[in-house]
Amino acid sequence: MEELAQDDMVNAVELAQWENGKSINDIAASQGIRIRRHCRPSVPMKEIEEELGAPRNILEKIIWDKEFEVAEGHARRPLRELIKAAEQAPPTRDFFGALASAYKRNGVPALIAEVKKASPSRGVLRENFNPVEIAQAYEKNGAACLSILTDEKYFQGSFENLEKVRNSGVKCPLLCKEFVIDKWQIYHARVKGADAILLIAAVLPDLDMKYFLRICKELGMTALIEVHDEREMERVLKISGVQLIGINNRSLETFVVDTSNTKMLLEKHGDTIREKGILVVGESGLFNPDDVAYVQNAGVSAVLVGESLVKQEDPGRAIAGLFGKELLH
Ligand SMILES: O=P(O)(O)OC[C@@H](O)[C@@H](O)c1c[nH]c2ccccc12
Repeated sequence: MEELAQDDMVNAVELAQWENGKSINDIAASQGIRIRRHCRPSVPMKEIEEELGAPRNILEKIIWDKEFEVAEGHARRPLRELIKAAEQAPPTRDFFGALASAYKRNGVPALIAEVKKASPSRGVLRENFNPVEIAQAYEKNGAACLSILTDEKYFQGSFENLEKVRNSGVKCPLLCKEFVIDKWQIYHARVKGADAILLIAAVLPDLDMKYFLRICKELGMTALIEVHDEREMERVLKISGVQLIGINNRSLETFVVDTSNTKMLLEKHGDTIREKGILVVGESGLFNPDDVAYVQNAGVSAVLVGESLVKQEDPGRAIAGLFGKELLH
């Protein structure tokens, strides 16, 4: 922890930038990453857009806003202090283990049930939104783990929701569903009660991915590495220490949802994934037992589901409908 606990320790990408004189965006682009960073959180957005043009898609817009938000976070609570608090937080729960054992027990993919109020693609999913009630209903009805959206601006989530669910007596391991671009966010998530965190390959260059994975490991957290296409899958499979890969059926750049994406990527990379003992999570656009069976046959051990549960009157009972049977704890 000591080595990482330096306030002046910079993100790995910045380090590489100094070493070879390349900009962050050059490094990212050379890895096929289309999302650019502005890296100037103290400059008004207007000026940034004059230089870089408007954000090219919704994911890039989210990330540009996130850069401002993270800078505010640093100012509000210095990293050094946050690291201390993370060291004193109650221990993590085993997110990966909970998925593996639920899959064995039920014979259907383990459920990561998502506490999600809204999304940029679908708008508000549930008007009367009580995150704790939803989380408790999910747990009672056999969810192995829960995912809590924390992004406020685009998903109407919050870290307060994460903290509330953690303090409500819910025992399931919790995934912090965030757009992580800086290690500050990982420590922050841990302090607020997260056991796992999402890292998105479409956003993070390899060095950041490796660095953040190492921080997660030190904190006892599981990293869910999200990929959407072939190139991202190939990059991620080259990184050591990856345990859990999520295949998002939805493009965060275009919002197009296609469950055959999971099948296609697993047909190509399933053997490598099995050899490495990696678990795969099928993410997004799953609505009924046929959808679940389809991604299970493709090779996933877990599914991440938000909309089709949260939209129903009783999100807990919706779980049996999604799987075609009750899930056991
Ligand atoms: O609501 P859905 O279609 O069941 O999807 C859930 C989850 O996969 C989705 O919320 C998600 C997957 N990856 C993300 C990254 C950021 C924000 C949200 C997401």
